[in-house]
Amino acid sequence: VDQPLMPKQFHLGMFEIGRPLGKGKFGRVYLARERSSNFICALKVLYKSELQHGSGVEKQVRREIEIQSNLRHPNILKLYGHFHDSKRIFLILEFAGKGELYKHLRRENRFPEWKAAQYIAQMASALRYLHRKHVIHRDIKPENILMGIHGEIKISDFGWSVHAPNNRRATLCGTLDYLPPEMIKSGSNDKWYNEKVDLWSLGVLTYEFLVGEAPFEDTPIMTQKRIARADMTIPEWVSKEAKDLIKRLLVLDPDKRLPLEDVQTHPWIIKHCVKGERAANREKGSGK
Ligand SMILES: Cc1nn(C)cc1-c1nc2c(-c3cnn(Cc4ccccc4)c3)c(Cl)cnc2[nH]1
Repeated sequence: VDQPLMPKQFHLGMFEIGRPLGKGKFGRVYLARERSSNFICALKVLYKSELQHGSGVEKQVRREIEIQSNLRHPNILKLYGHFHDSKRIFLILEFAGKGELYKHLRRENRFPEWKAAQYIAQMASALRYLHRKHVIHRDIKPENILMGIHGEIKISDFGWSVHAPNNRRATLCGTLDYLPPEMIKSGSNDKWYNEKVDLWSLGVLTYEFLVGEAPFEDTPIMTQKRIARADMTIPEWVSKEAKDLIKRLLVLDPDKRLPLEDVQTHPWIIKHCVKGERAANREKGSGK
């Protein structure tokens, strides 16, 4: 497939800038079109002045570029290239046609089980791909997931991802809701860089998709206590298969969490995600 954005050297003049799409802690994202190819993309602009030199954030951006540039998966937002001028750093990102997933979640309150299961199956596929490349995302949450034009989800924002094992200390900010117990407890920093942290976050994500709020949502102090004890209640109206998957991911011992290949073949996922295949088989009269 000829990649429209192939030139090695990019510069701002190559792009026509469109409407702002959103803003994060650092920087803003604009709709953009590459002039020669008319290729539509999302241009993330970060101001160097905001990334204090030598701070973790500058290294985070460098890591985001290094990691995301080498990833190619339908459920991972592509980073086509980057460039900078005297004041700003620009990331040329895939444009996700249906925007930020958390806005859809807030608007719908919670997702029906079939939709949640399809999203979790896509997340498991993307995480398996990442873990095979020894990349740990470490910041899986609705705010870091975008939606493509066909409703497929795309993990974005690799600012917190690392190549395992990595002996970097990471300062955490933002919500605690998604942190696994090993990242809450001090002194177990080596476990911060084990892929299994993403399994815990996948469990939190499954819960939030189905219930509409995170399982340990509380005051910051109480959230930490409840995470450390995996103290959550799953509403009785959640199906028993979904409850089973959540309980097999939100396990304190990282080594006892359900591996991604078993997530993909879990009864709750199979029940909602291979329907298309079954229907297709029925049509073919194979009656599987
Ligand atoms: C919003 C929106 N509405 N629709 C219909 C599509 C979109 C859309 N947004 C994006 C976005 C997008 C926008 N904001 N953000 C959050 C952000 C911004 C700055 C720094 C860190 C994180 C991501 C992207 Cl990257 C990539 N593609 C996007 N598509």
